[in-house]
Amino acid sequence: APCGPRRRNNAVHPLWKDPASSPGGTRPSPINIRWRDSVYDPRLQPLSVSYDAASCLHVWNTGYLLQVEFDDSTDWSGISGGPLENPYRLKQFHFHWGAVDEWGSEHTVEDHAYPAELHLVHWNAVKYQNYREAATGEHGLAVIGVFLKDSRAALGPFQPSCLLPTCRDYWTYPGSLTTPPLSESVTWIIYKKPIEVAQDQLAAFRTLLFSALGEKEEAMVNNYRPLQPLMKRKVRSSFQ
Ligand SMILES: NS(=O)(=O)NCC1=CS(=O)(=O)c2ccccc21
Ligand SMILES: [Zn+2]
Repeated sequence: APCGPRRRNNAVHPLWKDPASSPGGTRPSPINIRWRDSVYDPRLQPLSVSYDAASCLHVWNTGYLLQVEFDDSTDWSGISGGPLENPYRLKQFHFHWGAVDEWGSEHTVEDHAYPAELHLVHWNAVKYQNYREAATGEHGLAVIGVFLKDSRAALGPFQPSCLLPTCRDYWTYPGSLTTPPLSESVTWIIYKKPIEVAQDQLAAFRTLLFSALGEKEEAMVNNYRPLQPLMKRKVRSSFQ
């Protein structure tokens, strides 16, 4: 076996090998979160999260992610408070994961990658009429990032609220989508503590396919964007 940790970079999806996939943005995501780049902001409120499983529509394979869609025609499921100036409605959640437990998350903490990362995507229903408009508008989206780590315990059913860690400490920073259109419209809210998922849950993600029916089978793994530079940004923490 090669000496030292197996690097995650050589596992990156072809989507990210194309130079067009790194447009000259000023606030790209994901980033490596480092204690020394972040500052505690006592003005940050707790994030208020209220999800109603009844607004869950369907689960599907987008060809790059496993995604769960929600009915965002009402404000049944959404978030407010924290760094947000308006309430945001839940539109979908999805996961990013690796081929092995050593990597898979999009964000890293002090260069540590988790096996997977959950993203709950919300849009600003006060400022915008719909999700599509919000996705490319200023203060359009708020994405909650939750790290997944391997353990004996199994993930609860896909009720979004049980997908959040009990400890609600988070980091927040201005960033972008990590999938095309890579819009720089996202307020990222990353929980400090991971949730625990059973090994067979991670294994189940890795049985999904990038390839369509009739195509040569290609396992859906390593569907994460490589780390991007912090540039001139500050990461704020809700905790000391
Ligand atoms: N990882 S991420 O959360 O930055 N982006 C996921 C995503 C996949 S998408 O193309 O459905 C889409 C449309 C609009 C907003 C987000 C997305
Ligand atoms: Zn994502």
